[in-house]
Amino acid sequence: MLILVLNCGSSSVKFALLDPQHPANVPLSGLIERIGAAGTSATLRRGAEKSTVALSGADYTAAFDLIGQEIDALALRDQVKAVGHRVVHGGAVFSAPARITPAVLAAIKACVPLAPLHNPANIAGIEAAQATFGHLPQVAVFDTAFHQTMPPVAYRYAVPERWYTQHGVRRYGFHGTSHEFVAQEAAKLLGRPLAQLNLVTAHLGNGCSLAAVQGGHSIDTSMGLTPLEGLVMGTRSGNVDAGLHDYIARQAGLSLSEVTSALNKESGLLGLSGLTNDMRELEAAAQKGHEGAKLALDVFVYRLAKLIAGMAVAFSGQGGGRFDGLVFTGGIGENSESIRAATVERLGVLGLKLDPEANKGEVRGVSGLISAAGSVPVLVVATNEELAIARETQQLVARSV
Ligand SMILES: Nc1ncnc2c1ncn2[C@@H]1O[C@H](COP(=O)(O)OP(=O)(O)O)[C@@H](O)[C@H]1O
Ligand SMILES: CC(=O)OP(=O)(O)O
Ligand SMILES: [Mg+2]
Repeated sequence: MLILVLNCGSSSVKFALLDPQHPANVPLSGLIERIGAAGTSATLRRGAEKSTVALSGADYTAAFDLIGQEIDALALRDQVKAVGHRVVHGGAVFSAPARITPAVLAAIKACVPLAPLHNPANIAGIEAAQATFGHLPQVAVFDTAFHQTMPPVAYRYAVPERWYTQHGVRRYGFHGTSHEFVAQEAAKLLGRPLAQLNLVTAHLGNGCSLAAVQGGHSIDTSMGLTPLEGLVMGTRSGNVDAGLHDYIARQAGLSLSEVTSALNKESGLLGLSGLTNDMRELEAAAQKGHEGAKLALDVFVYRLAKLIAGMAVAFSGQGGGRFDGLVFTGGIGENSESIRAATVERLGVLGLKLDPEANKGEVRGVSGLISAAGSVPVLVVATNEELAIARETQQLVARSV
C-alpha cells in the first residue's frame, strides 16, 4: 500500500510516494521548485535514478499532473491508497491528523491569519490535489498537533488575556511531526522506553526549533504563535524584542507587514552574514575568514545553546528533574559536525560532552550516539517527516474504513 506525501511550500512542492511498511524503498520522490514562476523545475528520484525536468510556469495542478504521470510511468497508480498533506498551522483545533472534509478545510483556512506564509500554500496544494487525485482519501498532518500537549505555563504569553481568548494569541509550536519521530527513534537508540525519557530535540533545517519531549509528549517548544519565534534560522530572526516592530517601522518608513516579511525572509543567518542562508556555504566562508559568516555562526550557536539550556527547565517539575538526552536532526543537525561541537561545548555547564570521533563528519541518514562516556547522551537522528506523515495517513485511513 503506497501513500503519496505532499509538503507544499509557498513556491515548492516536496513529495514522496512510499509504503510505510517498507520505508527504505521509496519508488518515487521529488522536489518541484519555483512554482508559478519562470523556470519551474522538477527534480525527480525514481528509486536510485535522479533526473531534472523543466516545467516552465507550472502551477500546483500542472505540478501534480506531472506527479500523476510519473506514478503512471511506474505503473503504480492502483497501489496508491491515500494522500497525506503536511499542514503547518492547525491552531488549537487539531491535536491529531484529520481526514480532509469541507469542514476540516474550512478550519485550515481559518488558520491562515496565524500562518500567512505557510497555510495558503498548503491549502492551494490540498485543492489542487483534490482535483488531480480526488479519487483518493486526503489527510492533513499538522506541524502544530504534537505540541497541543504543552501546559499553559509553556504556551501562554504574558499579554492581555483577551488577546488569547478572542484572538488565539498563544504559543502553538511547529515541526511536531519531526520532533515526535526523532524522539521515538532516540528512545530506540538509547534502548530505553520513550515513556521514561526527558529529551530535548533540536530540528535544525531551514526553519529551526526545539522541543522538550517528556514521555513522548511535547511539554515546551521554541516556536510560538507563528514559526518566527525562537532560534536563529536560515532567513528568520527567531526571538527579537517585540518593541522592534514599531521602532524600525518608524525609523525605516516600513509598514508592519514589511517588517514581518523582513524578519521572515531577510533575517537569520542571511541577515547576520549578509551572504547566504545556507549553512554549508556559511561554514566554507567562515573558514576563509568572512567576518559576517563567523558572526552568523556564533549567534546561531549561542542562541541554540541558550534555548536548549532553557528547555531543560521544562523537566524540572513532575518529570523527575532529569535531562536524558539531546537529539540533533534536520539538514544542519544531521550534517554539521562543527555546529554540534560548538553547541555542546557551550552546554558543558549542563553535563554535556561530545566524543569527537563519534561526532565526525556528515551523518545524514545515519543515526547514533555522539557523546562521551559520562555525558548526558547526545544523539544524531535522521528525521523522516515523509515517513511519519505516510504512517499517520495510513493509520487514519485504516481507522475510517
Ligand atoms: N553537510 C552539511 N553541512 C552543514 N550544513 C548542511 C549540510 N548539508 C545540509 N546542510 C544545511 O541544512 C540546511 C537545510 O536543512 P533541510 O532540513 O534540508 O531543510 P528544510 O527545512 O528545507 O527541509 C541548510 O542550511 C543546509 O546548508
Ligand atoms: C514551520 C516551519 O518552520 O517549517 P519549515 O522549516 O519547513 O520552513
Ligand atoms: Mg525540513
